Amino acid sequence: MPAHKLAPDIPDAPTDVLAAEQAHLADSREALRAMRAHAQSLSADAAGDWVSQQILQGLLDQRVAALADHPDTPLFFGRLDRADGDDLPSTIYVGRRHVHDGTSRPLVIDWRAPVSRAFYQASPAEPMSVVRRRRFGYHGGALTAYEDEPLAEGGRIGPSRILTEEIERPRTGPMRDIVATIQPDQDEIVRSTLAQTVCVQGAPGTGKTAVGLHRAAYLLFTHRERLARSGVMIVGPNRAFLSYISSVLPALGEVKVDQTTVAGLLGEHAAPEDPEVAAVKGDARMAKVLDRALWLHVVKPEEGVVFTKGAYRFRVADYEVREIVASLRGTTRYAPGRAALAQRLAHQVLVRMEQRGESPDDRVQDAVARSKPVRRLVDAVWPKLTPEQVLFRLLAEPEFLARAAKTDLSPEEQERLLWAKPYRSWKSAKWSAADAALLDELADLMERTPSLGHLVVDEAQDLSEMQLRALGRRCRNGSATVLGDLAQGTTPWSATTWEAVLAHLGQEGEVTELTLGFRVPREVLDYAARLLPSIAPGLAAPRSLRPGAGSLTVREGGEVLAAVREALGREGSIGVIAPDALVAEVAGTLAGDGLAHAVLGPDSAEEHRLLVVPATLAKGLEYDHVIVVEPADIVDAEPRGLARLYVVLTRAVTTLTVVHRKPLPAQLTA
Ligand SMILES: Nc1ncnc2c1ncn2[C@@H]1O[C@H](COP(=O)(O)OP(=O)(O)OP(=O)(O)O)[C@@H](O)[C@H]1O
Repeated sequence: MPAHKLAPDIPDAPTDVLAAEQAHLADSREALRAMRAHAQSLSADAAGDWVSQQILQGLLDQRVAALADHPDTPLFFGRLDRADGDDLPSTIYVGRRHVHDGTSRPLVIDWRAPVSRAFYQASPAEPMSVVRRRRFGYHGGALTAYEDEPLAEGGRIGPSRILTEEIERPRTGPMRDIVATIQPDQDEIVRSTLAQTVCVQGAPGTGKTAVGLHRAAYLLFTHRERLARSGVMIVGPNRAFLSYISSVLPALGEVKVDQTTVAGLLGEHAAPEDPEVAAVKGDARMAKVLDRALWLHVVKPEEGVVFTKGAYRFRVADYEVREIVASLRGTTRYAPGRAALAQRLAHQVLVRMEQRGESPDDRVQDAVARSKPVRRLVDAVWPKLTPEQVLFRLLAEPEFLARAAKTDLSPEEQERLLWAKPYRSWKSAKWSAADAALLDELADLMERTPSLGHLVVDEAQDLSEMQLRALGRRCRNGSATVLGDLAQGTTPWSATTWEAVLAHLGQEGEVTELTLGFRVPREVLDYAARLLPSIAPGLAAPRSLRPGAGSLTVREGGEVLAAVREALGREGSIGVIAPDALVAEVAGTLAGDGLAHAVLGPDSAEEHRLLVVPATLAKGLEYDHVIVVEPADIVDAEPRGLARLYVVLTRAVTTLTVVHRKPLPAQLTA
């Protein structure tokens, strides 16, 4: 058991140690203030011209903002005392950022620096030159406790109370960072190299989301310049989830990371669609169909070009045009191919001009490429197209679909794809979420999609193959962190293996597993795990760090109101998770009883202690007290309803109350 000292309540706390650490905190704060004052005193006037001045001023402002001290956020949370033997300092304080004094002596070292790694990884078996690790406990911004772990030979370390207190702390508001308590297996993932794509399978509450966000912060610190150019992006399941995680990266000093949803990335199309149709549209076989559909628009040229200049006519014969088109097909994307066709035709005209003794230059070639006869031919042979035009034809014209699908889709699948009632034109078409991925694939066949430096994809098990391809395009010159849980797959096209997910993403990567839960009490997790044999038979039952005896209550015929009132008597957030169809009724019941609450919507960043949450929006979120209403209805509402129930049952941090009138699903009572 580590030494754990709390002052002033514990009489034997050596307050001199605590006082010395508090003094170091005060010194570090003072030094940070001085660093900020210095940054504020720098002037952008030194820059030569006005534009450079503006750019420099922007950078200086950013630096000043980054050096702000947030009194409630601990400046450091750990200390390493190191054995001599290298030229590193013998004492290191690990915190959220570097702080140094006037002589450049480091007072606090960023948690992401290589030397800080030992704070997360050192153990008596492998002390990494550390003789003692000290963890600090804070109350508000005040340093109130410390805990020592001896790592020198023969040292024994037990469970950390500071970690336990951290994970037991009631949840209020948005997700917090876990920088002070990252666990060794999580740290391995956080610090894996930029070139490496990692895929993390993890049971509910094992910290996948937290790890993904910390990895983004780590990579930005380690490859600042490169990633500032290419960019890092976080992709999550919906806006409610994004707003829940939105403060983590800013708390780690990283404000320039885009956080978005697949819809935010591919287009907010949401026309309702039969899941069976969406499943065909999401299948990777569609990639071939779209490729053919696009290139079917390039037709065999039957005519040549005649370009008239003054009294002369320059002719490119039909067979020459055919040769040019044939040589371009398959070697270029669609849009540059079109431009190249015009240029190649113009070049042939120029060759004829030269044969006549003229000496035309590049400008003439451009003018010929833009001339009417060339444009007319290009439009006829290699027409200008948008993704919407191509997809419209595919979903509206059975013969065109059949030509594009060949044997890749069965006649039944083709039948399913066609709109039952076609729209009048591509302009009036209403696209679905699955269409968005198809449009994106077509857009990439036309023009290359730029790649980011790194992509973090959360809840990746729910993405269709075509959506994964779309995300893969956005990291094809970079790498990815892929996070998810096969047991929480709730879409009809949910992944069954991570290898397949990586293949569709176009990334080679290792699959690792996080197995220890930090959220859900053991009793609740064991209860939810009864569903696992039915939804993901290959996965081992999850383990929880938190015993949580008495955390589970199942009430047949129970009242939601009574459960809510009970929860209101305790500390922390409350989520009443109901089948989507019952949300209004549940909210009405609460309102009828005068209980202030909010209803979580797909786009809402509702912050309220008492929230009514539709079951389909609960993924990724957590509440201290969860009340699950009518599990049987949650299961019956969708094809993968049991997986949805598993998600819903695993949102609780402290207590889970299940209230039901209908019989519980058999898998839960078995
Ligand atoms: N090392 C840690 N120290 C303290 N808290 C942690 C740690 N790891 C995870 N947590 C906490 O556990 C909770 C669950 O983490 P997170 O949401 O990242 O899990 P997840 O694996 O993404 O869960 P789910 O699959 O259910 O979405 C969060 O409150 C997170 O802050």
